[in-house]
Amino acid sequence: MEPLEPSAHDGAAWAEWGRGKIGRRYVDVPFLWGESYFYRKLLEATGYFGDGPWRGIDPFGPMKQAELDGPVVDGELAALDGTAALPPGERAEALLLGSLWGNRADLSFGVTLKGDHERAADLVVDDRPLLWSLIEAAAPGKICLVADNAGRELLPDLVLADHLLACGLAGEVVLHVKPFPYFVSDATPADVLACLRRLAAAPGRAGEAGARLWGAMEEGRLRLRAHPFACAPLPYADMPDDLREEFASASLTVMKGDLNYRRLVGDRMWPATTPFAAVTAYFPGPIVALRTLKSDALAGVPERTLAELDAAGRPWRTTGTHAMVQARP
Ligand SMILES: O=P(O)(O)OC[C@H]1O[C@](O)(CO)[C@@H](O)[C@@H]1O
Repeated sequence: MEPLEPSAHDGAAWAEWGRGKIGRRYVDVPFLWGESYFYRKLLEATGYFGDGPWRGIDPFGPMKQAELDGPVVDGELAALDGTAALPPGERAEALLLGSLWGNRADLSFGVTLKGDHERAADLVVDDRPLLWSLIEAAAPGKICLVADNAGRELLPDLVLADHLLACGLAGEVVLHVKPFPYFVSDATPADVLACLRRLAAAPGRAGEAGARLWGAMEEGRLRLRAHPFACAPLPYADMPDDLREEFASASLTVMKGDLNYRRLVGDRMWPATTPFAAVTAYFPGPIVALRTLKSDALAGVPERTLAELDAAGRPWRTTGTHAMVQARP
């Protein structure tokens, strides 16, 4: 792997992060570092940070937009109307599961509504009661929602944020996204705006949520952060002081997705029964991970669950068939 161009705005940071790694082969450096650097080099290759005409153009933008414009999203947003008839507790669970399984991005509110029980059965850790008790105890608190993918994951994340704000469970939601395109589909500020427009233009409950979210943004109750650390090749244990203070000031931080989970637990192959609380003890406040399983980094799985899953003889750690809601007060 070659160094960045000398003019790179973040050359000093990458020189530091890349000490002992630049010049080596991709397969010989830690996976998290290699993947992050790959996306940084890709943006260099497309001129994203350059002075030319491609400056600031998201190379994955057309794919993201096609997904957002597609009929699948129409169906998912329409399915939101079905949640209106549910009792409040069930509605909240449906929205939470929508956000969780949105990380797999091949399920929807509709599926969630039809199959709550099946979806819940695929949770290898289910700390939903603890999640709601943390939120209720601090209501109306400040919730940091660390987003993962744009489009079909970010839409249900935003709908969940709207629910928390509209029900008085959160006084403020701070949505953390990536400052620039990363891991193909990761959400950037531009993707948040695209999703808000998509929601606001939709009929029914989705449109109502979109209108409320624009209002919340105008009033500062929904805020956006795109911290450079979000695209750094580092685990959260190495987060800078300002980010640490931000998470410390939140009543709850919700981490979405597989990559955030890997960074949260140090991207290590822990024995899967290692307590989640021990692995995340450094994190400066209550935390919940909402993640479908796409990699081997795993902690806090009960012994019995682990034995049952392994005995079934099917791959479950990396295929996105299983998920977790994992909380630490
Ligand atoms: O979008 P998510 O849930 O963060 O998943 C990203 C995951 O996909 C991969 O890029 C490939 O599986 C992993 O390296 C990464 O953890």
